[in-house]
Amino acid sequence: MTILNVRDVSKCYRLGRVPVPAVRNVSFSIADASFSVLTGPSGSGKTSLLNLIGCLDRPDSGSIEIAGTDVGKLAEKALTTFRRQHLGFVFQNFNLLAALTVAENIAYPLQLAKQDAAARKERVAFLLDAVGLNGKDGRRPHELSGGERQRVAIARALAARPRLVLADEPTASLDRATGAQIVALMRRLQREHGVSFLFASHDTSLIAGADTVINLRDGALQARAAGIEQLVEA
Ligand SMILES: Nc1ncnc2c1ncn2[C@@H]1O[C@H](COP(=O)(O)OP(=O)(O)OP(=O)(O)O)[C@@H](O)[C@H]1O
Repeated sequence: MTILNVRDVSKCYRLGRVPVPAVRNVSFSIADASFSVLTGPSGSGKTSLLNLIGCLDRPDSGSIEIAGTDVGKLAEKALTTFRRQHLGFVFQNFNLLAALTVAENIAYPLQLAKQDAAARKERVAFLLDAVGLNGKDGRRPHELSGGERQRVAIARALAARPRLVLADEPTASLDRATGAQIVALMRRLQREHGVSFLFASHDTSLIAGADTVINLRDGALQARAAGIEQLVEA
C-alpha cells in the first residue's frame, strides 16, 4: 500500500516578474511504513517539495495524495485538520516552543486535537520512554543538548499518531555521532510504529539506510530527467 502519491507536481515562485521554477513535474510514490529520503544539491527543490507534501503550500499543478486523500481538494480548514491528524514534522532547528517544558512540547499536538489531560499524560509518558528522555519531562528546551532537543521534536511529531512524518534536514544541526543516533532512533520508531518517514537530507548515513532514495536536480526527478520514471532504490 502507498502512503504518499505525488503526481506531476510543479511549483514556480515569483520574484517580482521573474519566475523561479522550484519543482518541475515530479511524480513518485512511497510505501506505507517506509523510510525514504529526498536528496539532491542545494536549491534542487527538496524543501519546496516537502512544503507541498506537508500541505504548508499548494502546487501550481499536479496532485498529492496522502493516505488515500487528494489534499488539493481540501479547503483550508479541512486541510489544517488533515495535517494535524495525518502528518508529523521534524525540522533542522527543532522548532520547539521555548517557554514550554519537554512534556508540554510533546503534548502540544494532543492539546490541539483536544485530547483530555489523562490521555495526554499517558501518551507523553510513552513517548518520553520511546525516545529515551525519561526524567527530563520538566526541562525547557534550552536545558537540553541538540540531540535531546531533536528527540523531543521526534516525540512531538509522533504524538498524534500520524501516518507520515516529514523531516527537513533533521541531522544537519547535530554532530556526526549524535546525528547517527537520531537516525537510528527514527529508524526504530518507524519499524515499531509502522509510521512512514520522508526526509530531505544530504546526510549519507540517512541515505544509506533508506528504503527509497528520491533524487532531485533543478526541481525535477533525476531518473525522470533521464527518461526513466522510477524510484532509485538504495
Ligand atoms: N519563497 C521563495 N521565493 C522564491 N524562490 C524560492 C523560494 N523558496 C525557494 N526558492 C527557490 O526555489 C529553488 C528550490 O529551493 P529549495 O529551498 O526548495 O531547495 P533545497 O533543495 O531545499 O535547497 P537546500 O538544500 O539549500 O535547502 C531555489 O532556486 C530557491 O532559490
